[in-house]
Amino acid sequence: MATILIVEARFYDHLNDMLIAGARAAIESAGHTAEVVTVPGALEIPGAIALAAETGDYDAYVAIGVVIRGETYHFEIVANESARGIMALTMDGLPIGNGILTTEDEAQAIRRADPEQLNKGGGAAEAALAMLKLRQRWG
Ligand SMILES: Nc1c(NC[C@H](O)[C@H](O)[C@H](O)CO)[nH]c(=O)[nH]c1=O
Ligand SMILES: CC(=O)[C@@H](O)COP(=O)(O)O
Repeated sequence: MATILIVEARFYDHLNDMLIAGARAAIESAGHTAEVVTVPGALEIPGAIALAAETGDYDAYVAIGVVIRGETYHFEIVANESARGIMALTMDGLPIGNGILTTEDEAQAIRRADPEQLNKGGGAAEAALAMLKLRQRWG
């Protein structure tokens, strides 16, 4: 049994709750344990995963968040840099599923967050578990 840390950027409560429900269900239905830690925004997610990895307490990580386009270039910074940070950690060998939605509007985000619709939280958790399996095989 593995312990999976869900690192969520709590920017939109209702969307995060759906993403976490999907991620938790995927982790628990595979027989693993999920813990959740909350950070302010998506830009803090890679740093939080890096800090958590230093503890040695977790086997894999799921990044959860929602970035909805606003009026300025800030959207690109948050969307691209959070993904870049997660990719850098992935290339260091950490098993991470990226469930940070980057959408044009709230309707797109709802469809993707809802476990009964596109269930991107569940998909990110499954990706983390798949990478954990590879790490256990080759790591
Ligand atoms: N606009 C969104 C943010 N912005 C906040 C940043 O992620 C960060 O917390 C801040 O710049 C302080 O370092 N975060 C999201 O998760 N979603 C957004 O839509
Ligand atoms: C991530 C964003 O684009 C948003 O939260 C910021 O909005 P704005 O560009 O209108 O300041």
